[in-house]
Amino acid sequence: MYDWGKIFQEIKKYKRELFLGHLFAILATAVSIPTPLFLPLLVDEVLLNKPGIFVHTYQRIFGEGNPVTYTLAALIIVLVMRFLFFVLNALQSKIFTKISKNVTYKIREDLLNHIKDLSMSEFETVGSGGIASKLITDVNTIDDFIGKTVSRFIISVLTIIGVALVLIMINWKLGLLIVLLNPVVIYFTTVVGRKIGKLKAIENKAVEKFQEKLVETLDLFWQIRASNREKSFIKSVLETAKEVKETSIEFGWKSDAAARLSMLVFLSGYEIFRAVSILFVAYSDLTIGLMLAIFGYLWVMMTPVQELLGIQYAFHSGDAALKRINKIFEMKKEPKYPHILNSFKNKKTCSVKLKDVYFSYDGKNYVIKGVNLIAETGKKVAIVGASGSGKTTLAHIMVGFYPVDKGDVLYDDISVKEIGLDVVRENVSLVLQNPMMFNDTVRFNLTLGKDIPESKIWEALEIAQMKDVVENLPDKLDTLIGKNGIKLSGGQRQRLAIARMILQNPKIVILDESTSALDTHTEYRLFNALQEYLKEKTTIIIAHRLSTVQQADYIYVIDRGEIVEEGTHQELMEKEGLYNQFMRKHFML
Ligand SMILES: Nc1ncnc2c1ncn2[C@@H]1O[C@H](COP(=O)(O)OP(=O)(O)OP(=O)(O)O)[C@@H](O)[C@H]1O
Repeated sequence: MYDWGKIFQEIKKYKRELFLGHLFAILATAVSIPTPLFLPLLVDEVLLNKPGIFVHTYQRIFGEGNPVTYTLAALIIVLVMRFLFFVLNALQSKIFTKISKNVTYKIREDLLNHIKDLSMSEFETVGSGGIASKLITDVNTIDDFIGKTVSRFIISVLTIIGVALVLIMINWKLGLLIVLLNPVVIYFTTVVGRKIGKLKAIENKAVEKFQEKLVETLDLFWQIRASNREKSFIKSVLETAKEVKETSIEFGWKSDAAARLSMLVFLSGYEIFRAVSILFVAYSDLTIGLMLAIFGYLWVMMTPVQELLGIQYAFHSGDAALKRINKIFEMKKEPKYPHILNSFKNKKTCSVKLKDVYFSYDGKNYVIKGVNLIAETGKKVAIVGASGSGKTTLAHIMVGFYPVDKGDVLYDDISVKEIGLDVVRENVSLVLQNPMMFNDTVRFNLTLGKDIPESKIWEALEIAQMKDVVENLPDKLDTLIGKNGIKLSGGQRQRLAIARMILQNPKIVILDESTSALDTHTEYRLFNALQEYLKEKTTIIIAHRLSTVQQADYIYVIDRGEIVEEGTHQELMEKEGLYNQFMRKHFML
């Protein structure tokens, strides 16, 4: 979880940069504060003919001068100081920008690392658009605050303090007045700023809804078009866009008005101050030159005050955004099991066992009820059952997508809790019915970025009965397959997923209706070719074709989350139970 303390700790890690940045900031303030004094001094010393510190210093160094040389000297000094101010400011801004961007990068990195380990059940409940909006919009809102604060806060405070000190030196009564005026403005903005922060949170929430709806609509555009529902979907995206518009208008004008209102309070003070200064010239010993210098200083004070006001608003917005990104950190991670034993090490394959497994998606209704299942080492085990009986859920449980509520999953009699889920997934490959594809090349979809020799890729494609298809693609392995592999047929995608599994070279294979889209002939050839590859691997097949089921060494029949029958094809057919019925119904035996 992130709070401002943690962010501050992150910022503190950049000690060297912080030191240099502040050094430049202090130097910049030091050169900027005396700047407004020089030219107004000439009003008294040159125009009103009352030589003072400036003219005397000039005469000591350069000898007698005239109004032109005095003015020129003051002008050159002021221009040099302004230039120095610019350079120092640019340097400190470079350093502080780097710090703030590094800190927000770290927040994004931590968020992504948390997402990497999210439990699947949590993952299913959030839309990718919602997560994306937190990673983009909310982190940007925080970045805006950090960027403003680390670079401007110190320099603004220093400038205000410096100017206040100079004003006190010029005339302590006027100086004190300005020192007292500032906290009033700052207090006023704190109160308004909180309300503005809330508006920012509402705006970011609306952006999240919009992004979620938009991403889903774009992702499912095919389905939407096929159902001829574009109009209504775009309308509902537009509704969320409208909400963004409305909340943005609300935040936009109110935050702007609030900033201007704060400025108005400041400017009112400024005008009162100027009026009082004129009275000071009229009724006390304040000179016109010093009065002009004071006016100049008030002007200098304007920028840091404005910046502090901006920081206040950015803080409240950032605070609201921080609460929103913490919602991601609040999401449960999948359990992290230690790597105590490794069932797969130095073995070609191993057995799989589900021991009295109970599982529910919602914590209430068991979808899997007391399942005991064994796939002995090197054997082919089939799971059959009606749609919705829990076959896919079992496959997901085996690779640890969902932790079981009761019971255990074991590989060679070692619990996954002692093996570690990452080790299990490294060695057990699950091929889905609807495999996910990346909008990338055939090669990338097979290797997922791993460096695999081309010959191996072709070998895998040959086993998967995909070699001919890929050879005929315009760029062969480098052909782009479109979003979620849209340019390939369902059966081609399934075969690509099988080739991907072969390249992963797992020790155990789980096929979840992975060939459902293939014609019987291609499927037959595929299983023949796979037979050799799977010969020494324990294989679990969630099958829908008689030929595949028949080939299995052992069969489990699942009904409403329970194993109701088990045995070989022969045994089960003879039993004339559910399996027999199922086979007759499905395959018209
Ligand atoms: N992610 C999920 N969240 C909540 N419930 C789920 C989830 N996935 C599946 N279910 C429910 O669990 C039950 C078993 O589903 P499962 O996908 O395991 O069945 P299946 O036997 O593989 O079905 P099919 O043959 O149609 O693929 C179903 O009632 C389904 O509604």
